[in-house]
Amino acid sequence: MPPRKLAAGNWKMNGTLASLAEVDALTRDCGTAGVEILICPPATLMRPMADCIGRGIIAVAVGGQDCHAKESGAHTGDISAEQLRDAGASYVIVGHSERRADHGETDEDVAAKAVAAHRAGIASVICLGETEAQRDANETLDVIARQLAGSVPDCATAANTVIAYEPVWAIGTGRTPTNDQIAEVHAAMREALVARFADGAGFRLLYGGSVKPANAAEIFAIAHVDGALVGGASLKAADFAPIVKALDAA
Ligand SMILES: O=C(CO)COP(=O)(O)O
Repeated sequence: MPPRKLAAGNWKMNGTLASLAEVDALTRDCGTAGVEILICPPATLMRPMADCIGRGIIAVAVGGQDCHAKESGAHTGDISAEQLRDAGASYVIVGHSERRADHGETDEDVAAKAVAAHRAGIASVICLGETEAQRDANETLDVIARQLAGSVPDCATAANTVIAYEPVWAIGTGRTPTNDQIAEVHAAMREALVARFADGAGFRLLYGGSVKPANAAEIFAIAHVDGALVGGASLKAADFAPIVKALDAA
């Protein structure tokens, strides 16, 4: 089993070969034990990043940002989980709200992608989160319960699945839920996982949405927060390294 704590960076559609210097700087700055670091670059950077990390002094996992449910075939522009693994990935993010919104992905689609990841032997990071309208309507816990039931496949285990709670309204906005709101959702996710899976207590639960060096420590102090899925602040080592260190200290 990898360390329980996981600091994951989602680079989204950002980064070129020159950005690998940030990964190099991160590995030099974060010689910490006890925290697993994952970076999910755009597909174009996966193999060069995996090679660059292989020469580094600490282990950093590389992940994809999405995969197709099928292993191969006539699906122009898509990438299979097997291809991600071949390019050096050991994780893949599925069900990110940007993909749910931009590509109309349903819970059923997300579950199929998670199954594909597990078929390929890589772990899935399954994203859940309410919109601002749903939070305002007091529907957050219902939405999370529904997404968790629908997006997490029956073959999920603590070893092959990470769950990320990312409120849509907190992504890239600089706004975050209160600590109590994060605690409430993470406790509900844990309860649902324990009720459904024999090893539900072991699934790692990440918080994502405007995590920065300034708020990382207080978020990591919340019960059932095992790490973060970081967007903007994962692009620069100067921002991501303090978040990794805050998680290590938590
Ligand atoms: O969407 C996110 C990570 O997947 C969060 O993005 P930000 O950290 O930029 O808010």
